[in-house]
Amino acid sequence: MSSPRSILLLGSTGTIGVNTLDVIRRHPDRFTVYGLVAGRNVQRLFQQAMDHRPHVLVICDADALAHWHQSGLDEELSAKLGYSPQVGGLNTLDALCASSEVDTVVAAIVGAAGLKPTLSALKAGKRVLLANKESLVLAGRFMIEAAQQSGAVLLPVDSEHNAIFQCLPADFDVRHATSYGIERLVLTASGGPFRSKSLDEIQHVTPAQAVAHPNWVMGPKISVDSATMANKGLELIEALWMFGLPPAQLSVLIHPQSIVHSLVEYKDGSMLAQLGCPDMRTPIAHVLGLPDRISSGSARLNLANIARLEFEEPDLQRFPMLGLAFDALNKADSAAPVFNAANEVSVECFLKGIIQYPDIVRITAQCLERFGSVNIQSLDDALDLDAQVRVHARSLIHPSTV
Ligand SMILES: NC(=O)C1=CN([C@@H]2O[C@H](COP(=O)(O)OP(=O)(O)OC[C@H]3O[C@@H](n4cnc5c(N)ncnc54)[C@H](OP(=O)(O)O)[C@@H]3O)[C@@H](O)[C@H]2O)C=CC1
Ligand SMILES: CC(=O)[C@@H](O)[C@H](O)COP(=O)(O)O
Ligand SMILES: [Mn+2]
Repeated sequence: MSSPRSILLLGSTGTIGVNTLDVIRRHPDRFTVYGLVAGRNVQRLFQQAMDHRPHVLVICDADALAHWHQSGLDEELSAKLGYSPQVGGLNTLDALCASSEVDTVVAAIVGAAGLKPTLSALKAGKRVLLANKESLVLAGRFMIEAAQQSGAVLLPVDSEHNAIFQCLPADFDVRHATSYGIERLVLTASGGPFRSKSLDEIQHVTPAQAVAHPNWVMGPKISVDSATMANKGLELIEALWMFGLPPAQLSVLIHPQSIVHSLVEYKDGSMLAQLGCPDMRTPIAHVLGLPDRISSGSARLNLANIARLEFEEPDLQRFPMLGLAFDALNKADSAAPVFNAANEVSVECFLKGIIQYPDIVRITAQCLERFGSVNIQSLDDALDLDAQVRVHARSLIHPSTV
């Protein structure tokens, strides 16, 4: 076997980060952890550093970094490891993503905060395993261009996109997406915790109810996105950029069991699907191990025990965020960043108890109405739009702050 791949893990302290380290731990001959990047969870980061012995740690949150230094964690970690890892802040992150010591970057920071480091890795020609779907929704054109210019390889971690990737021809190239006889891509969706609640009940759900996903254990933001189905909307836009097919060839199908992770329908009538237990270690192991198949720790799927797989069309009255996303898909450069930013602000405020669940769609719709047709020519335009939408969304929540 060739020398181990050197991994930089962005968002190591999150759900995807923890699952990635679990897979890596099973294959010490294949992978070494060069760097771990956290937001503010220094306790978990410290333990991960003990377990995986990285060369570099980044703590993006300035207060958390100051706390790390002030509480003597540098000295404590060095004493325990027998060497001193570099510990830096957000200002060190872009250079780290481009470092020649790094072979593979796992992009698992949540939200638009993941864009800059992921883009740095793509510009530097790294192998990028992408969980952070929001970065593609905000700046998909510029990420794909960066990858094509540098020769970076962009591989999907998101379970649906990973499933589609596994069902595409081995020589699939996004630049020639329409030449493979693909009829459409079908993204499956669980329907989240509110699939069967009455429309009246849904008006009054709490953050605790919204994060209680029926099948997946995930961070709070994506869990709320699954409840509203904004997650599937973000995934439609993610698929548009990642697989290069037009909006009319992208569809969503509710599948409450989350066993069929997505499908590719071909012109001859064949539908290819990837199945597995709902465990993110499977897609993570798939892209980490490529071209080899490696063990992930996931349980085996027992179809006889499962017995029934169900499918239904999504109801856009129940899931209006999905309807907004389908509209945004047709204006992916301009409306998709608005959808993403408004959703991020609204979900953050919903989780903090500042707004109610129905306000998420109200605020997103109002932002799309105001900003959904802005002309985007450059990455700076997209970032400006993202910033403006956040200010506007907050003004709709706290009118007195503007
Ligand atoms: N969880 C899942 O199964 C799936 C997740 N994804 C995508 O993967 C991404 C991560 O999701 P998930 O792991 O669930 O999220 P979590 O909330 O569990 O973890 C988020 C991670 O991002 C870090 N982070 C948050 N804000 C910042 C910031 N401003 N700067 C730097 N780091 C930051 C957090 O650090 P800290 O905790 O230290 O503050 C943490 O490491 C999301 O984009 C999500 O959509 C995609 C498919 C499946
Ligand atoms: C695990 C994963 O990829 C999530 O994005 C998942 O798809 C969320 O479940 P929903 O299908 O409910 O959005
Ligand atoms: Mn997904």
